[in-house]
Amino acid sequence: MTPTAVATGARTGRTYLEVRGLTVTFDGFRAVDGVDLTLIQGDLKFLIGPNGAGKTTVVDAITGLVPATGTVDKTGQPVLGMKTHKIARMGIGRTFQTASIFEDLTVEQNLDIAAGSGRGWLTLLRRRRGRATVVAEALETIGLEHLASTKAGVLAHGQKQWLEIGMLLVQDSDVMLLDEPVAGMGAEERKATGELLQRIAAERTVVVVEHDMDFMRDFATSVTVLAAGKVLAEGTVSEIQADPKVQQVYLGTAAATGTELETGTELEKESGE
Ligand SMILES: Nc1ncnc2c1ncn2[C@@H]1O[C@H](COP(=O)(O)OP(=O)(O)OP(=O)(O)O)[C@@H](O)[C@H]1O
Repeated sequence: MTPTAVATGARTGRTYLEVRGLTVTFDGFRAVDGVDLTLIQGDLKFLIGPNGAGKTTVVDAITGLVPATGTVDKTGQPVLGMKTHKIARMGIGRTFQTASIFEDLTVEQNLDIAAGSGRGWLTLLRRRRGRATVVAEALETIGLEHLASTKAGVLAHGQKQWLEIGMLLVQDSDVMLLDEPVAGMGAEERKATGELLQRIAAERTVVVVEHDMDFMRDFATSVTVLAAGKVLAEGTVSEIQADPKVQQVYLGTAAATGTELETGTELEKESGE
């Protein structure tokens, strides 16, 4: 999205995350190379790109897990250079490819702990009643009310991902960066996850890192394509699918790895080439 989108976000009081010139270097190798991204509340943004494009590293850099240069502002507040826990407290939350939940605790206990994370005991005590409400609301949003007393370890794969999203909700994350949330899910779980993300994105800024092109087509409102650490293309799903540069990079990857051919072919086919 453009600076106009940021201006719109600022004018309407919507949350936004503005990333400019983001660069991450590992031993001289630029894994992320001058990336500009504008993420605005209400947009369900998908970040796609071939293996090694730098998608996860962008998320790591925004959340303070790897050092980076450039700027990241959340609704005008500088983010880059802050410690991970401070970034989380600013309302920027992320999930990982493997769900990081406490398997021996119940669904509700997981949410309860997440609701209190990073806060002193006195604050916790004061917030105790409010916390019960946010946990109840999150349970409803993620559709796990009926499993509140179930140990998280026995949840289905998709339900664990939903619990992790719920943990971000109770932490009051209004910017959510989700790393491959539907990896390993069946069709029904994927659909339920997409609908959950649509509900969440209406009020928050949501970025989904994905390889699943069907999922992207069904749910993305905007797409940014990364390749070799740079933004290759940005636009709606149909604009991205019609972009020859995007087709090229996916077909190139297919030739190299044999894993993305289906994706590349689908992109090409759907754009009418
Ligand atoms: N800690 C690290 N040290 C050195 N190189 C790294 C490190 N983390 C990532 N890289 C490299 O940076 C590049 C980008 O990796 P990244 O995981 O961000 O890509 P990605 O687009 O998320 O890929 P995938 O879709 O396969 O998860 C890759 O070449 C990767 O090998």
